[in-house]
Amino acid sequence: MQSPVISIKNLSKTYKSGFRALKNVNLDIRRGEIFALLGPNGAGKTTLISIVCGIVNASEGSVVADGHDIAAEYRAARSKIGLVPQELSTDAFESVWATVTFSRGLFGKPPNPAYLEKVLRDLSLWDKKDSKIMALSGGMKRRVLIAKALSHEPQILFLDEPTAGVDVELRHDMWEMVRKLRESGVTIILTTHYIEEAEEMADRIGVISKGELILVEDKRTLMRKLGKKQLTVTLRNPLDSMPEAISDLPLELAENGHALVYTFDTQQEETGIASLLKRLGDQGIDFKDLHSSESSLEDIFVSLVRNNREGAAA
Ligand SMILES: Nc1ncnc2c1ncn2[C@@H]1O[C@H](COP(=O)(O)OP(=O)(O)OP(=O)(O)O)[C@@H](O)[C@H]1O
Repeated sequence: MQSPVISIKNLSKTYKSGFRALKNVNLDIRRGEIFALLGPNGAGKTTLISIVCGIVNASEGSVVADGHDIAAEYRAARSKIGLVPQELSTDAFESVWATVTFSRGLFGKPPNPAYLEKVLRDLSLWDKKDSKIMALSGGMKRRVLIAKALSHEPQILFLDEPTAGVDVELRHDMWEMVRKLRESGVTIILTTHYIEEAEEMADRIGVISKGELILVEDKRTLMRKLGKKQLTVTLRNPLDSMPEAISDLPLELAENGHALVYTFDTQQEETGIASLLKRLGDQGIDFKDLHSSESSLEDIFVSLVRNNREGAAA
């Protein structure tokens, strides 16, 4: 197997306040993947990204980016990484072109106007290249952040909440752009509150909760392993309560007694639906509709984080 593009070992961070924001995080990022880091507010996502990008120092542990230790060989490691932060802190009076040219220069890269033109064109920013940043819309400013992060041709791109507060159209444009970048060989690590975003984009998912990386899994495996399916049986005649004879089944009464919801595991070979329907028939419970649904990554995420909280409290 190829060596990881980023290797994080036994990483911990205690802030000066004494707060332990990261606890012994171990994570390898594979070359060319899209990795989504999910976690509730304050879980430690930004701290982790900031350490990998050399903005915050680790208290313990190490980070190696494309063969370079982020502490011992900061410049070499950092030049491999592009970071799209949550907010723009560029000089508002600069033009788009001046900003991206300057960003590239910061990494000691020789000028390459053709490359920067391609970046701006890919981000639909080319016709704004002479506009001042302050004259751009919020969505355009986001694109400038990405252009800046890509200006020095990084192999690894971090996107911290790339689509927070952007409209649906721009979100889809960004997803498209991230996919194109991956096709060109860039490894992408994104943090997001939009679980839909991770579900749509990621190859692998990491879940962080209270400074601990509680799970890292291939997205498809995760959804198969932890996903549940539900079958909603819409009844012809509503029920006041769950009949005793079927109370042993994983059933819940819903919609004011107009429906029964049956939950089953996607991993089990037998869904039990045939026997459910037979037992409903035996009880004279008629139904007029059946409809099944699958749990989303959101359901899985919520239950993982809830379990972690309860586990920590116990
Ligand atoms: N400089 C600091 N000093 C002390 N505590 C800090 C500092 N920076 C962050 N923290 C704390 O560390 C924890 C993790 O913060 P972090 O910003 O990494 O979380 P996050 O997962 O990115 O959250 P969000 O989704 O809200 O951005 C929070 O409880 C935060 O208050």
